[in-house]
Amino acid sequence: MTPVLIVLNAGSSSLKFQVFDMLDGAEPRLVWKGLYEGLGGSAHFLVKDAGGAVLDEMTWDSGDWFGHEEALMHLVSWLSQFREERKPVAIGHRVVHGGEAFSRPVLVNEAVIQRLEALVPLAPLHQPHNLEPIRIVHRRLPGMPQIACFDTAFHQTQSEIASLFALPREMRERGVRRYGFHGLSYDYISSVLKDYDSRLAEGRVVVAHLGNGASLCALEGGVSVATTMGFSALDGLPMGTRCGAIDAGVVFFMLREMKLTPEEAERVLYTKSGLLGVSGISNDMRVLRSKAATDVDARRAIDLFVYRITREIGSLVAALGGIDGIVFTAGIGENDAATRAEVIAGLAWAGLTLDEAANRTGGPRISSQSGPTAWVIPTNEELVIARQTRSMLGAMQDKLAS
Ligand SMILES: Nc1ncnc2c1ncn2[C@@H]1O[C@H](COP(=O)(O)OP(=O)(O)O)[C@@H](O)[C@H]1O
Ligand SMILES: CC(=O)OP(=O)(O)O
Ligand SMILES: [Mg+2]
Repeated sequence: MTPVLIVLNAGSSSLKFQVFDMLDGAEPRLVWKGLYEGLGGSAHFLVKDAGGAVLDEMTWDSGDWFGHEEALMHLVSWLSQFREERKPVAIGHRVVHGGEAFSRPVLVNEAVIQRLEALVPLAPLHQPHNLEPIRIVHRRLPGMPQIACFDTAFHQTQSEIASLFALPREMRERGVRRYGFHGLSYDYISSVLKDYDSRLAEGRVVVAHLGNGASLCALEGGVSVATTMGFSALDGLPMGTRCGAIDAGVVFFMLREMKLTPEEAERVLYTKSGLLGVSGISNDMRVLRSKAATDVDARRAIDLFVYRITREIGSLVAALGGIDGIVFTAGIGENDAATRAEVIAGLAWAGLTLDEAANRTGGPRISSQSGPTAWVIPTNEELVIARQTRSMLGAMQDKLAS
């Protein structure tokens, strides 16, 4: 019987999962990959094998409550049909915020859950959903080891200066500093750079993780030296519905002059801003692109997104002291050739030039001529969680054996 790892990435209304065979020595190997979406409404389950063939699919009537707990229990029962062949031995979770306390993956227990709950206000869009399946498994399957893997952990390599805000020292002591996010994605990209170009793995690279959440990371020799997200996942680039970096004075204006409550102001900045707020149309780049030729609001939202990305890349190039390559990843980065072309057009000063044909077909290399190179590399946060979970289990077994 093959031991398997389950990787969970829980969102507000979805639960994505991947199941990996845990083979001795080799990289965790994907077996099944699926998702539950529409949780709490008309839920839908879809699971595919490693080759992308659909294995099973189900829809639940919106009249019958089907939430995160039901989805998890359904997954456990779905997996049990393979119990003769495969045995789940651990669950690895994506947890967006590890705060000061967690700079590496951790085995979950009650105390860990409580410390992670204290970080909910720092990532209100993500942390509560990440913790929900952890709590459910803790209660329903108490013997199952759970490993929390953090988006913040990859950025621990940054210098103190890169992580400081220019705020009073007492605030730093309370944990008010730049953490950075999307670390599981950057970890994956860093781990595969050598497969694309050995100079990239050793060099100065800006990775653009452009999804519904978006950030940039400056890698030097594969480690993070600077990133655009800070204390919370609100900072840096404009995103699908988040504002990105704004003058903190705007928040006081919202509270004092617009008389918004802190909760209302938070909702505006997290869920009504970004591409959605500026366009008034959608947070989805596909929708905006389809309207951009004729709709001035859609065009403005895209232009601001690209302008901010280009400016922030300039800042990271300064932090790196130059640039050898740029990598595009995540939903927009992997799929939207127009965004990639517009960003690269804004980086001509850094010596980047676009190979238009390669860009249209998704690369992987999309730059022409000599100088810094540009790439499209699909990210794989779940594989990083599987790697980290496996290595934690290995360390636990070594400890037990010694
Ligand atoms: N084919 C596509 N063309 C352009 N943009 C796309 C495409 N597919 C997805 N996207 C964009 O990617 C976003 C989702 O990215 P993803 O990395 O999955 O985000 P998240 O993990 O934050 O949910 C969508 O909101 C949309 O803006
Ligand atoms: C941290 C973050 O913004 O994550 P996502 O892009 O999945 O929303
Ligand atoms: Mg994501």
